[in-house]
Amino acid sequence: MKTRILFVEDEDRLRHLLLEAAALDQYEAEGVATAEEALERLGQKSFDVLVTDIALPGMSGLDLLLHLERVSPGIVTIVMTAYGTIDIAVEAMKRGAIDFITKPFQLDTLSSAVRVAAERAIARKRPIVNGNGARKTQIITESPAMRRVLEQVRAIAPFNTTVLITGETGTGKEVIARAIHEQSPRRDRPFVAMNCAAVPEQLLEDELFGHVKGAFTGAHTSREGRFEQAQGGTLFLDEIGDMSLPLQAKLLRVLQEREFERLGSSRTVRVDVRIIAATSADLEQRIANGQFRSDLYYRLNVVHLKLPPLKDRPADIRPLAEHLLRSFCQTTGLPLKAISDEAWQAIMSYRWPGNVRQLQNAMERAAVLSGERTKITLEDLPEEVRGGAATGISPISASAALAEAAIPDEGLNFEAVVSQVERELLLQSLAKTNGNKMQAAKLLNMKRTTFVEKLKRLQINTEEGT
Ligand SMILES: Nc1ncnc2c1ncn2[C@@H]1O[C@H](COP(=O)(O)OP(=O)(O)OP(=O)(O)O)[C@@H](O)[C@H]1O
Repeated sequence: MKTRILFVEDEDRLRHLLLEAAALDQYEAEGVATAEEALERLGQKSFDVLVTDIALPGMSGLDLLLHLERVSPGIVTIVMTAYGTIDIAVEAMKRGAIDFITKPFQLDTLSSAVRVAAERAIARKRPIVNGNGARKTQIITESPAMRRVLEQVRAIAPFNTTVLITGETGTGKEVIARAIHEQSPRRDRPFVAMNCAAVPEQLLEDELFGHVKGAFTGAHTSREGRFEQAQGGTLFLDEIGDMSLPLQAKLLRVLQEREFERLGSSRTVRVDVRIIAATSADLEQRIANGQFRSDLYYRLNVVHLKLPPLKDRPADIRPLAEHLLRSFCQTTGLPLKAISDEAWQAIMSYRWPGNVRQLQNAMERAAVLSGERTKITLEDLPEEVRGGAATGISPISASAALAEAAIPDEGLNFEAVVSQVERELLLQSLAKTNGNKMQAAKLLNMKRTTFVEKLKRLQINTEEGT
């Protein structure tokens, strides 16, 4: 069956172009101009892949992501935006998007991203082998920091203790949660995952606790929530920092008393569920701001596993890249591939703000772009990753050089470091001002014309006209 794609893009010309490109690639594609129309269409028909713009006339593309878990579970999402800012990309990934394309883009870039998404959609439809089945969660690591985490996992898995896992988006929190479940006596019972940031707040309570018939308008039947689905097993609550205060109170009660009521019901349900919570937010900061209950924090924080960002465990980058590339080629029937020295240099010096998930995506995209070739070259890597090899200096070393005002013994490439810092400042000010060049220039005490010239020189793509 053909892969079904829905494009959400308000600009008519681009939408038609996307549809034509998808037809050429033999996909079955439809296009709509707003997020509202997309939700309506997703309710009527099932799609495998959603490609959405972020800036849309009504509901934004980022908010559209919040409805997908309910309306179209399992759909694989790519977002497009005019500004390649890290903040938006990270937020989109937090809400479940697998990839991020910066406008303007070559149709080739889109085409390879869509192909990766289509492969992912097919993989998601394969039955998951649970618990002690044949396919165990594989954790690839060679770094001392992650090895220590794995030792902790082994030590705590057999007990029912609540676990808190913290780490940036894409660092592998869910993988670790699955590993705990698989090494625990609950391994033959369900592992249920819920991303609390991927559902609108008012629906999250229903998702977690379920409801009885007539609990609210539209509740035609009773429905069990994730707590009941996980009975006897493990419930993984991702992005717990985004939960509202009233829901936090309800969660605290389940943790303390192991019981709750479904929405609209007075009957108490008792559950035996191990809770593993995860967050990429700074919970202590949230407590200080009054956004997170400290009593809940202490309840969750019985065992705390901290996953370092990928850039802080460079020993993991190579084995992970090789593993992710190999497994993608194997499942899609592409030839196995090696990575050129130049490409390695770029991969090792990039800072991977989207961590392992971003690395996985870059590897899958490179596998698709390189087609039947058996070597991944620098050109097959995403533009932002290629930067490291071109200048021979990474953003990390650029900011480190500045922060410590130190020049390494082997010296540095002055022009490259300065350009890198300039680039970061320009992108940051664009992000801060939602892409308004006039305001962004002002933030940097610069004339608009100078700002635009610098954008051009550093090849930063932005939308015209602001
Ligand atoms: N050590 C690892 N070995 C193999 N695969 C990994 C490892 N760490 C992460 N991955 C892969 O990277 C991707 C992202 O991992 P995961 O979903 O666990 O991250 P996360 O921290 O839960 O992200 P988020 O906070 O955004 O939900 C997954 O596809 C996962 O399989």
